[in-house]
This record gives sequence, C-alpha cells and structure tokens, in this order.
Amino acid sequence: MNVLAPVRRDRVVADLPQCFRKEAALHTRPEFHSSVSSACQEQRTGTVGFKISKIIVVGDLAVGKTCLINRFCKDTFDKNYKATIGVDFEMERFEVLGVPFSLQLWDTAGQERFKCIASTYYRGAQAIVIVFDVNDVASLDHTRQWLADALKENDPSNVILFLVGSKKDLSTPAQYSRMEKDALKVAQEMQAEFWAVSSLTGENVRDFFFRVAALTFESSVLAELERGSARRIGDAVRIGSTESDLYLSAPRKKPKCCQ
Ligand SMILES: Nc1nc2c(ncn2[C@@H]2O[C@H](COP(=O)(O)OP(=O)(O)OP(=O)(O)O)[C@@H](O)[C@H]2O)c(=O)[nH]1
Ligand SMILES: [Mg+2]
Repeated sequence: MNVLAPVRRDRVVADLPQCFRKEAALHTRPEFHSSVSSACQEQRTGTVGFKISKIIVVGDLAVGKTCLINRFCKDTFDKNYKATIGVDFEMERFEVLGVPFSLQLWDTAGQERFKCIASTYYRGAQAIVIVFDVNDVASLDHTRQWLADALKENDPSNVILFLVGSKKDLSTPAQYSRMEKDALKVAQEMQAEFWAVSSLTGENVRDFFFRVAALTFESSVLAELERGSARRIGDAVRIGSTESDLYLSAPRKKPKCCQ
C-alpha cells in the first residue's frame, strides 16, 4: 500500500456522519466537536494524522464479519461461507476534516477453535465492533461475552463500541423491528452505538464505516488535545460539561455485562 497516494475521493469525511438510532448512539451531536474542528483547521491534531487506528471486529461464527469488511473495502460479496482462520486485516485510508486518517480493520474468527489465536490480536483497539446476525437471537445474546473478552485486552474507558446487526436483508420488517428492540437494549447496556446492515445489498455499510472512522478520529483528536492541554498550564482545552458524549464524560463504567 502506498501511504503517500492521495486518499480516494469517496473516503473523504467532511461532515460528521449521523448515527443510525439516536436511542443507542455514542453521541447525537450534528457536527464534530468544535474543539476538534478548530484543531483540524489550525492543523493542531498532534500525531493523529500519522497514526493507524486499530478496529477489531468480533462476533459468533458466520454472522457476517468478513462479508461486512469485504463489502466496504472491496465492494464484493461472497455467498459461500469461508471461515476466517485466526485473523485477517484490511487497511482503509480516509481523510477526515482534511486530516489523513487510517483504519486497520481486524477481522477475527468466530469459530471456537480459532478464538485463542484471534484473541491475541485484541489488544490496543480504538474501537470494538461486535457483530450479530439479526435473524439469530443467540448471536445477539453472545455479544456480551464477545465484548467481555475484547475488553479484557483493552482499557474500557478508551475504546468506543459498536453493536452491529448483520444480514438485515434476510428479515421481514416485522421480524426486524422485534429484534431491533432487543438489540437497542443490549447496545444501551454496553454503551455501544447500534447499527443494522446488509452486506448483500450494501444497506448502511458505507454509512456505518464512515461513522466508525469519524468517531474514532474525533476521540483520537480529543485525546491528543487533552494530553496537550495537560502540558500547557493555563491553556487547557475545555470539553463542555454539558455535552452528552459517552466517551467525553467520566471514564466508561464497566458495562453491566462484564461485571
Ligand atoms: N443474505 C446475507 N448473507 C450474508 C450477509 N453477510 C454474510 N452473509 C453470509 O453469511 C455467511 C457467513 O459470512 P462470513 O462473513 O464469512 O461470516 P464470519 O462472521 O466472517 O464467519 P467466521 O469467519 O467463521 O467468524 C456467508 O455464507 C455469507 O455469504 C448478508 O448481509 N446477507
Ligand atoms: Mg470471517
């Protein structure tokens, strides 16, 4: 991969992509945090533009993790199941508010026998994407365990979480809306942002990854600003106390499911 090549035009994030459901969103602000926008304008984003952010994708076997990544990164869909053995990864380059930003998407195996290999790659994630199949309620139940395992290797106050329901094309609107109620509850309990997608049709796939890129970028810049402000006495970057951001407020409590 040539890191110096310009970012593809369809990977440019100029405005904050919106959440899927406001009931389970990391935040519902219509725009990037103002201190992030001004830091980008003034090119005060520290090392963010040079770093690669790690995103891990976990969940039961055959829920569609690989297909989700392939739909976004390669715009392909394979109807034949080929289990991921251990892990795989894809790199995606974005430009967010004019700053280069790369996501390394780690696609992990859901099969039990590969889990111990996959879990050695969990460490150092900026975001955890937990995938379940919207047509398989057991896979939704298992998301709590997937999260608990991923959080053992990561600092819960420093990662952002997404709960993604896959294979939306296979459910009827009635089945989907019944499942969505349960999924929203799980997402709220985990303090995760909920999305429902179809890798077969592509529904919501691009919007989802743009949201992941934007929120991961935003939290990285805020973390840089906080670190910078700690060094510059009297020049602290204030993060508004009235904001409802989950990842800007007090450190995330351990989700109930992991206690
Ligand atoms: N109809 C439909 N089928 C899907 C969708 N996403 C994945 N599938 C199918 O589900 C099966 C499993 O998909 P994968 O992406 O390989 O599942 P995985 O989660 O990566 O599985 P592991 O690697 O074993 O953990 C394949 O047969 C896919 O074609 C979708 O959005 N719609
Ligand atoms: Mg796979």
